[in-house]
Amino acid sequence: MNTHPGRADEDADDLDVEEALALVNDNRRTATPQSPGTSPGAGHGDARHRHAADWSDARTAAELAGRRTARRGPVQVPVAEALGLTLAAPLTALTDLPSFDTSAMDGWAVSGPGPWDVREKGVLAGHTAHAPLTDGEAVRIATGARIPPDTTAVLRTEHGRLDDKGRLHVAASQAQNTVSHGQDIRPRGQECRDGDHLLPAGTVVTPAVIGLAAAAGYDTLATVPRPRADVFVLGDELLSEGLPHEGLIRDALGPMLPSWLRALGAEVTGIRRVPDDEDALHEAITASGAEVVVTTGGTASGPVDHVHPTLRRIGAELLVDGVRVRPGHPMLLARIKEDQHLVGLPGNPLAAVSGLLTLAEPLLRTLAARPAPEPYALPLRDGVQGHPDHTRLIPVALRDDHAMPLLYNGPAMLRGIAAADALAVVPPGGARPGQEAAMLDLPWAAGGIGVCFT
Ligand SMILES: Nc1nc2c(c(=O)[nH]1)N[C@H]1C(S)=C(S)[C@@H](COP(=O)(O)OP(=O)(O)OC[C@H]3O[C@@H](n4cnc5c(N)ncnc54)[C@H](O)[C@@H]3O)O[C@H]1N2
Ligand code: MOO
Repeated sequence: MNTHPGRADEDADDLDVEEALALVNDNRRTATPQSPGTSPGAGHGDARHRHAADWSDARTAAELAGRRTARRGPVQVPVAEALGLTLAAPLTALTDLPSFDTSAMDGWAVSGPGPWDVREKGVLAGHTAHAPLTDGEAVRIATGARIPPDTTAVLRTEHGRLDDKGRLHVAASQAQNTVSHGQDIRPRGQECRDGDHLLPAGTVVTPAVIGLAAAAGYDTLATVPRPRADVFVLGDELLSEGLPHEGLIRDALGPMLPSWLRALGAEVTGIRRVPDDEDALHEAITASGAEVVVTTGGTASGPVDHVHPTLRRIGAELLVDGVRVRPGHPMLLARIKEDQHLVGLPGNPLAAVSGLLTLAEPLLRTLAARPAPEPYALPLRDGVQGHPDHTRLIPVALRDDHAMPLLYNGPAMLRGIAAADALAVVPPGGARPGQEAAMLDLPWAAGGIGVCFT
């Protein structure tokens, strides 16, 4: 789990603007200054986003967009390579499991009541059938070995004793001094019969599903292909390496988005920087064959914000044009073609994460035919200041059935989210300490095993 970034409000009077911004969520400061980026009604975007969608409506629109897109047909993938994919067909047992009666323990296969004469040659796992046992006979057997016909039970090594003539007895330590019929035998078909339904279509392939499929006889699995995503990172001010200098800053989204998109079910087919130039963006988008084009930056109305004009130029249909959510309100979703959508993420890094979870997650989830995560809510340990009519998404760490709002949650900051397990959905108006808030899990936290990163 993660650590809660230290509270940094002791010297509140000395805070500079960025620090104040970082602390807007700290309920212990009653007179927290509002930052221009997060203050209620910070309106520079509001006029243009008059038709901004409600946050949950935006998610529904993205989900519907994915559902209405014709899916590519299933692909057969080697079992061991199917991690994170969705089963396109139910997993049906191709064999009985176990497929023969097996010993559950190392010991002796015995027939009838003891004592038993012990056959010389033992039975190991992976070997073919042995001759039937006769009543009063026993044979050494290994866990998982096929039991000889007419075996009535398996006597575990630690429950048996050989006398000086080599005859096998139930050890005195055993309560009944006997073995019960069928003991420590796993009968054929105990787990499933050939043709039994094991898992439904739509199951996400986890390591355990891979194991079950292999045990049940599968070499390949029919899976829903991952939706392909191309990422175009806009911004002439971005550096790919080294330290920020002379107004240039490091590109945080280019390195972050591919693994995050994979975690959401996509196959990232390309990621590249595109200059702040309308023709360059137009060319990049029209050349993409991916089902999902993700752009970062250029969503607002600055002099080099080319996403809207480019979408107009290619005749794309805006499905969501701005969302009443902070951070990230200029995010957008457009349909370029029948089977191609564009998610426009704002350039501010946490605003981009907000767009990722608001629009890209439901779109990719439905395209990948993944099930929707179970909704859940947790009480917030601290109150969160709200926006009057926008939802806020706040990075939180999950601790002891509470969600702790993290600091450094300004739109340009990743410090809070990097320590977070989830984003809390804070309704317009804010939340009191102890109030329940819906949680959006980050794909690698809680239930999100490494499946996400395949
Ligand atoms: N007149 C308006 N100005 C702004 C509005 C608005 O509605 N009207 N919205 C503000 C909000 S809110 C956000 S968020 C940003 C969104 O801007 P864009 O999507 O157009 O993004 P840019 O202007 O290109 O960049 C914003 C900010 O983020 C930095 N950035 C961009 N890409 C990256 C990256 N890959 N890695 C790290 N940082 C990145 C960029 O340098 C800017 O500082 O607009 C507000 N303004
Ligand atoms: O400030 Mo903006 O809401 O998208 O990050």
